[in-house]
Amino acid sequence: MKLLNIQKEIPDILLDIRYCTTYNFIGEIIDGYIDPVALGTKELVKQLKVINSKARQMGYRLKIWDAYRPQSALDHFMTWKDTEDDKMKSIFYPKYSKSYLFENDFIIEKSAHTRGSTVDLTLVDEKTGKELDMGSYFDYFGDISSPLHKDGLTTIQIQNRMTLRHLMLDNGFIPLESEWWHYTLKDEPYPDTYFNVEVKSDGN
Ligand SMILES: C[C@@H](N)C(=O)N[C@H](C)C(=O)O
Ligand SMILES: [Zn+2]
Repeated sequence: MKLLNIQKEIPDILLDIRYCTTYNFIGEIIDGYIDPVALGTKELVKQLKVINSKARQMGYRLKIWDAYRPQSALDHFMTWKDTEDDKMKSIFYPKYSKSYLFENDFIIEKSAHTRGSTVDLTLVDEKTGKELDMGSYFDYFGDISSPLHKDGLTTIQIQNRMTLRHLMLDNGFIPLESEWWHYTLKDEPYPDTYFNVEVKSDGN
């Protein structure tokens, strides 16, 4: 088995696997997501364990929105591109046309997620149980989601993004410059492999 169930390995991690629900930018359960779980390589899990324990010491919990993503999911995104459907536009991409998302690499055909060592995540305050305010939300496609964006954000929102960024970058991850929630393991074990197994609770 190359892909482990992350929550089985790190039980205090929280999940909200949006692509296994209809609350995502397409508004449908995405192909390849059978169970609402996060899968990843053992190397990803190892580093997330380190980050989880540092986050817990700081009073936070990690919450994952997506990790390994099958190629069939990316193919679903590409099929959606050529349809007229934009029912989730007002929530996830109010400022852009659907075609702009693809032309500007907010959505791509070959994603690091498919290699099993990339994760979309945020921090939750363990006292309140609430996500830290990052100034934009998962899969809000726009400039404001760029991790180093400052215009229109409060000092607290900028600080919260930096807390997550430092936790990830200081512990073996590299960022994506369009999404504050997206990090890829620097020394990923399968840099050229795009997996296409399903997301299921027993791993794959
Ligand atoms: C679709 C969006 N959440 C995303 O993950 N975009 C990046 C570019 C990716 O697919 O790797
Ligand atoms: Zn991502």
